[in-house]
Amino acid sequence: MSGIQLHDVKKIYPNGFQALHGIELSIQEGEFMVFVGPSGCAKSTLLRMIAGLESVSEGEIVIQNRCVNQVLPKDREVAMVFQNYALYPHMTVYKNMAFSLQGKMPRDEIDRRVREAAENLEISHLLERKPGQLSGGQCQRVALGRAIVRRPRVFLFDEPLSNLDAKLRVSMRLQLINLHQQLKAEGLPSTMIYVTHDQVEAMTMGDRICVLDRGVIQQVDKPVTLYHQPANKFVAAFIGSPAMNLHDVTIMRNADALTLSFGDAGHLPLPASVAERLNDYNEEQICLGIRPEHVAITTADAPAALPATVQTLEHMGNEEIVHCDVAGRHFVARFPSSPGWSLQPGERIGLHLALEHAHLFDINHGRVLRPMAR
Ligand SMILES: Nc1ncnc2c1ncn2[C@@H]1O[C@H](COP(=O)(O)OP(=O)(O)OP(=O)(O)O)[C@@H](O)[C@H]1O
Repeated sequence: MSGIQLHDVKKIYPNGFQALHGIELSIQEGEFMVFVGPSGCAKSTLLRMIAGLESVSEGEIVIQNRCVNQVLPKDREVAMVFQNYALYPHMTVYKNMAFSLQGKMPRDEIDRRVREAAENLEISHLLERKPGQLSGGQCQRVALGRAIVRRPRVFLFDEPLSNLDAKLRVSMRLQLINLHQQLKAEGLPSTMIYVTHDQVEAMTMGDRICVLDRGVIQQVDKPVTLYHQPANKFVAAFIGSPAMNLHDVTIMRNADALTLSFGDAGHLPLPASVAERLNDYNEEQICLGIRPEHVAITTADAPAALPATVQTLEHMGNEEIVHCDVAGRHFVARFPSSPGWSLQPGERIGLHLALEHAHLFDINHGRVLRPMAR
C-alpha cells in the first residue's frame, strides 16, 4: 500500500506533555487530506512528525511503504510549505526556487522546472526580484514554487495561506486545488496534507478531512459526510458556519408519542422517523443538534414552535442569520433573503425546528445516537 500510514502514533514532548494519543490514519497516494481542529489540537505537531521535524515518541510513520521514523527530513521525499515563507532574503526569486535542485540535475532541467512552475503560479515576471520587493501573496507563491520544482511525492502545508488577505486566500486556494488536479492529470499524483484551523479551507480543499481535538482523531471523512453525519458533538459543533444549534433536552413519553422537552422553553413533538431511534429511551436527557438552515421562523403563537425573542440579525446579502433567545437558550436560524423581509431585535417570534433533520447525541460522551440493539 503506498501513500502514508500512521500506526498508533503518539507524541510526548520532553516536558511530559502528551500532544498526540494513538493516531491511526491511512492517507492514499494522490489524496488531498486536511488536518483541521482548534488551536492546540496538535495538527501541526502531527504534520511536523510526518515531515521529520519532530521525533515520534511511539508508533510508526510509513511513507511510500517505508517506515520513516529514523529517516532524516531531507531523505523523506516530502516538501513542506510553512505559514512564514522562510525565503532566502539575499537571493532572487529564481535562485530561491532553484536552490534545492542545484547539483542534483543539469542546469537546463533546473531552468525548465523553475520557469514552468513560475508560469503556473503567475510569478514569471518576478523571477529577478528579491523577497523584500514582493507582497505577502507573491512570497507565498514563491514558497509554493520552491516546493513544486522538487516534484515531491508528498506536499505538506502548514497553514500556508494564513498571512494573506481574504481575496488572495481564495485565489491561492483555487491554485492549490488546480495544482493537485493538474499533477494527477499528468500522471504524477502528489499526496497533499494541509493543516488549517479554517473550516472553510478544510471543506473546500480536502478530498477527506481529519478532525482533531486535543490530540485525538474525532472523525475522518469526506466534507459532505462530516457536515451531514458528524460522528460526535465535537465535530457537529466544529464543522459548519454558523455552528449547529446544540441543546440538552429531555425525552418525554406521553402514551405512545415522544416529545422533546426544552425545559422552560417548551415541548416539541418528535416526528416518527426520529422517534424510532429513541424507542428505548424514557425520560432521559440527550443532546439535540439542529443546523441553522433547519430552523424556520414563524409567528409567536404558531403550534409546534418554540417561542423566541430576536436578539441579533446578520444580513449576509444572500441570506439572513437570526440569533434568538429561547428561555435562556441561544438558537440561530438561517434562510435565504427575500426583498421586503424584515425582523427587529426584541420582536417575539416562533421557531419551527425541522426535527426530521435533527442530530441526536449521547449526553455523556457526545457520540451520535444509533438505534439501540434490542
Ligand atoms: N515543544 C513543545 N513542548 C511542549 N508542548 C508543546 C511543544 N510544542 C507544542 N506543544 C503543545 O502541544 C500541543 C499541540 O501544539 P500544536 O502546535 O501541534 O497545535 P496546533 O493544533 O497546530 O495549534 P495552532 O493551530 O495554534 O498552531 C499544544 O498544547 C502545544 O502547547
